[in-house]
Amino acid sequence: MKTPVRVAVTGAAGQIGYALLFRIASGEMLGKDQPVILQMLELPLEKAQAALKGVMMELEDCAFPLLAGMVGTDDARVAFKDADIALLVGARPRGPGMERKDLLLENAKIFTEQGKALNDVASRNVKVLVVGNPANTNAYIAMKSAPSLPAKNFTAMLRLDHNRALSQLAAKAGVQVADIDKLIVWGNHSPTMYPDYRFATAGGASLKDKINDADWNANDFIPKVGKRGAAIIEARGLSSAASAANAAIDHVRDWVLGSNGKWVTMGVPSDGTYGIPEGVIYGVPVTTQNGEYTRITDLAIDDFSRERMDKTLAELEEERAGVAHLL
Ligand SMILES: NC(=O)c1ccc[n+]([C@@H]2O[C@H](COP(=O)([O-])OP(=O)(O)OC[C@H]3O[C@@H](n4cnc5c(N)ncnc54)[C@H](O)[C@@H]3O)[C@@H](O)[C@H]2O)c1
Ligand SMILES: O=C(O)C[C@H](O)C(=O)O
Repeated sequence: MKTPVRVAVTGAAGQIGYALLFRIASGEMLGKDQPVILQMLELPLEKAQAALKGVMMELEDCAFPLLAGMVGTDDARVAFKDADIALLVGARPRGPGMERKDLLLENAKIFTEQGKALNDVASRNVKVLVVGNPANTNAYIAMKSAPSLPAKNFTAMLRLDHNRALSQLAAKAGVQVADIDKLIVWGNHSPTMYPDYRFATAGGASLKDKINDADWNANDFIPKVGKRGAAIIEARGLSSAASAANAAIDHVRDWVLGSNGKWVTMGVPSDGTYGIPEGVIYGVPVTTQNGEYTRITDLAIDDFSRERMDKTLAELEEERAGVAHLL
């Protein structure tokens, strides 16, 4: 039997938490031979703690053979103690009359504190995935608040955008999602993101050549992927949850177990490549192996792409400037 992996999940009693925890406990994220200990964080509010208790009762009732232990708490230092993986899902949603800036500042407080707690008590190799919005900037704040941990281990979720783009592309080209490789979503998890299919292939053949439709790319594909989150909210009255949880599982599974040579998109601190300033958490193409990600470098960036990559970067820089005084 392998040593259990400690997985911390914040916002555990929320929508995404409910779609995520059971799949982690059943081995879908780390493998069917890997026991896990779930360390779940919720707000110190009676309602949130009661809901968390209910989720833990249900986890217990599943009798998952791989679930080696559970902790439910309102204290980040308990939830992150020795954590090998931390999924930061809980965040303050935008309320009536709140400006984007207010949301950024409210969440900055949460992610500063959680970054510090990770810094103090988590495994020195903890892999962090930030899902809570604004995901890229929250990941940046947590990274900056955890100077003793490797900066490269702080990532933001763009996998949902990557998966959304895969399905749109497969439908347009009449190919199977599983056959597509070399797709990218650059930048921020926001409508400014840039889904880039210029290098994408299916069965080795170029999808750009097959589709050959610049108008579809600019006026259908790119905006549809960028605005998909809003379309789900419009349709469901709630933001995406099952697909978000699924993307979180994909992101961590590939990071830990490898992508087998396939390109996947991760929001990672920039190392300066592609003119993205160092430290900005930006969606880039990577492959993963042995628990590490490696950027795909030296891709040609044409004018159309440069303009879009700069636009999403400008938004990230603006968000970063908005929280700079707190870091
Ligand atoms: N990156 C992505 O692709 C993506 C996709 C979907 C949703 N999201 C974001 O994920 C977040 C969670 O979404 P949801 O639908 O689960 O929301 P939700 O409101 O259903 O659940 C969030 C939970 O987090 C808890 N919480 C809030 N602040 C917390 C804190 N400081 N510590 C611990 N727990 C805290 C709340 O009590 C709540 O139970 C939102 O910010 C949402 O916008 C991101
Ligand atoms: O778009 C949102 O606000 C929710 C989430 O980030 C999503 O992409 O589904």
